Amino acid sequence: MSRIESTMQALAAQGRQALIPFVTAGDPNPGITVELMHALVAGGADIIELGVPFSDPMADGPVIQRASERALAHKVSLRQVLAMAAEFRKTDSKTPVVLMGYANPVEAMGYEAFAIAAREAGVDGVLTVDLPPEEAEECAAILKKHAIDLIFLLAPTTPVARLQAVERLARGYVYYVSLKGVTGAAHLDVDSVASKLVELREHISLPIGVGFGIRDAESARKVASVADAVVIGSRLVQEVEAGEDGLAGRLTAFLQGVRAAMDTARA
Ligand SMILES: O=P(O)(O)OC[C@@H](O)[C@@H](O)c1c[nH]c2ccccc12
Repeated sequence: MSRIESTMQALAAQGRQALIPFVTAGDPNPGITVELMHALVAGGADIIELGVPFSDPMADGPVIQRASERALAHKVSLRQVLAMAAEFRKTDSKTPVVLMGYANPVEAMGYEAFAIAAREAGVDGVLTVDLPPEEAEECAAILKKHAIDLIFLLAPTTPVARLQAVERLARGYVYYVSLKGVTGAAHLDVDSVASKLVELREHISLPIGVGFGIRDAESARKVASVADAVVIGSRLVQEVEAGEDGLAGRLTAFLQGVRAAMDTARA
């Protein structure tokens, strides 16, 4: 069983939902990322989404775009992100790490070489925003061979045929994007997410995480009452943007508040 699967199963057995924070690797500099990852775990993260900086992040809003720019100013490459994951893994053997990014850097390395390097680094899953399931057969087969889970995004507009393709290829969990648009949205309609998840669950048997627009304990609590996992990105990246002073502690404290709210959701 993969580290992601066993994490999701253990949470489900306790009636809890996964907290999945996102930060961009190398933001604001490469030296701080591993420390920040541990800070996320200290705050209650169950899985870490580690963003691979990319020059043309079309699904990202301005906050995460700037994070990519800061990391790229330090020339952070996919290889370096893998090295950060490996460094994190030296002292945390438990928390799954998902690389979150765009297909181009992975394709440039080659699926097989990437899968081997990712596995060696202790990476558990990968989500490439711009690799639709119709084009993912080869990638999925290679990642599966190397025990890396391939995670897919679903949107409010995803047609049923694509859901069936995702059901066939996805592993670990599936990520439902709560709204049309880019990361960092200001609002979130939990009722429409709730009814959409009922529909999605007719086709998808894996746990379903929800992200886009979750920015505080209250919105996380609401989403946790209907989904299997809660993804928070831009709000954390804003904290990074606010400066390095006390940053690790601020990330931990913020997530602790979110975690506490999520754990009351089931009461
Ligand atoms: O930033 P938000 O609104 O909290 O949403 C999570 C999101 O940032 C993270 O999962 C993510 C970062 N880059 C992405 C690109 C596509 C989909 C999702 C993502």
